[in-house]
Amino acid sequence: STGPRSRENRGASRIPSQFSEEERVAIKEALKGAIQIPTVSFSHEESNTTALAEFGEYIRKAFPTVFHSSLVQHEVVAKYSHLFTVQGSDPSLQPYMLMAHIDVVPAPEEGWEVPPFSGLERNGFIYGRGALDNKNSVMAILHALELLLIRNYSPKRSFFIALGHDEEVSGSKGAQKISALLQARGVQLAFLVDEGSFILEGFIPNLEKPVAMISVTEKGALDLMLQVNMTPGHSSAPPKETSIGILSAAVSRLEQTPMPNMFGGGPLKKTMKLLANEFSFPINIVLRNLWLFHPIVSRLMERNPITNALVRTTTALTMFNAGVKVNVIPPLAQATINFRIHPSQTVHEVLELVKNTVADDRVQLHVLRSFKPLPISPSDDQAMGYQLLQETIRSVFPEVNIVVPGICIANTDTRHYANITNGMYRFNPLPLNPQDFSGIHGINEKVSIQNYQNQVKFIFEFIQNADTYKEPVPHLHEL
Ligand SMILES: CC/C=C\C/C=C\C/C=C\C/C=C\C/C=C\C/C=C\CCC(=O)O
Ligand SMILES: N[C@@H](Cc1ccccc1)C(=O)O
Ligand SMILES: [Zn+2]
Ligand SMILES: [Zn+2]
Repeated sequence: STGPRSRENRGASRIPSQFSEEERVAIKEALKGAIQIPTVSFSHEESNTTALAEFGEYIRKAFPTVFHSSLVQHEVVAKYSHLFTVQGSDPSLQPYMLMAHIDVVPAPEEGWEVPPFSGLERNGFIYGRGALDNKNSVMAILHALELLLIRNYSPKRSFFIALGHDEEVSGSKGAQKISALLQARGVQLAFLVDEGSFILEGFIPNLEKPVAMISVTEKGALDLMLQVNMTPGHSSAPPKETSIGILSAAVSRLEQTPMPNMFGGGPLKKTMKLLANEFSFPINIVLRNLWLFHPIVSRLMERNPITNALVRTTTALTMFNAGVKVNVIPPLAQATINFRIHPSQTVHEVLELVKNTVADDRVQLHVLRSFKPLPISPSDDQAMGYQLLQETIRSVFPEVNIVVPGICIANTDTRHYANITNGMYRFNPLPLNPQDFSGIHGINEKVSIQNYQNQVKFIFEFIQNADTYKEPVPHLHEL
């Protein structure tokens, strides 16, 4: 049969992803420097703008070839975000976009083996806030482009690099403005690649080989504030129920009543089919026959917090405030709940379920913010973005046997670009184990130097693969 892409036609212009020792050192040192700039987003109102501005200066110095190339147009958007337009030689090819964010979540020093903004190297790892979320991607994208341009590579297909500065607090300043700018210019992307998933190691029991998961959708979100008002008074003669008692019972019911398991629908069916081949008997049979074993598998998925997050809308009680003084009946109690909505559910459905569970009209519900889950991007053999990722994974990570579509359980800047592409892929080309995962937004976030250098290599290869991509020839049915 006719292969989707022909490797013969790559031509002599292909540049091998071999980096000198000097370049490899420069790659890791550049990442350390990036981590040392504390580009923290504290809240919607507060971020370290001094650091964000410094970061802009830093990338100019670290990547002189990118900034001086006549092929690259650089724009600062909303003061601290960056948009690069890399001009391809063939305007008939639809452009794509690589994304990352330069801001990080706060990092109190307690518990860290090294200070979180030191960027220190220990035992082959670079430590610090942003090492995996997401300065690795910011620096790897720019470094790969720098190295390609140094080698006089001139892309055929145009592409954009979008680096947001407020992803950790919603992206409404950075990514949203970049998206508006691209829309005003009439840009439609073939696809985009953002953070959001990894090459997973050790997340699935009994599975030895790493699995590359490309997230083709992303959960929605609902931030809900629950509030109970009561008349204050003297605590010596308390009413039967206080605002605190009523509210805590309501939030406890919500925590004890998980949202329904949605395992049956959505993109995980295909994921399981593909994963089945990786297991031996009897798990392979179970995963291949979900029509029969669906109840067992969906219950197994609930066992740990990460796989549980893949099968349902999650309910996280994150803030709780009440009371003014030890001897005063509290007038007001407030709690905030962060729901992450499964792609098979809507914001409205979640709200209805919440109302049914709370079932107490003394508890007021206030929607602070919500957005719906993202559409499912294609992962079939016509899907250019997915196929390019898969092809590049296969060549750069030969130890990865299998590439599967997945759900991003967190949120990314991707959703701001839903108007300009149907191909939204979230994938960080790095191995991740459960311990690495705990460093993201946690303590001792770190990246292995070897893995980081491979991330640069991946992007270096990916950009070239995007230039040689051949539209798949539709298969003719064999007689
Ligand atoms: C069906 C497959 C079974 C098991 C798969 C196991 C785990 C896969 C799920 C996710 C784990 C990996 C990481 C993704 C989550 C968060 C990090 C990514 C983006 C963060 C966004 C941000 O905070 O900036
Ligand atoms: N990316 C972060 C912050 C965020 C939350 C919700 C929406 C947008 C961004 C998260 O998923 O927690
Ligand atoms: Zn992130
Ligand atoms: Zn984050």
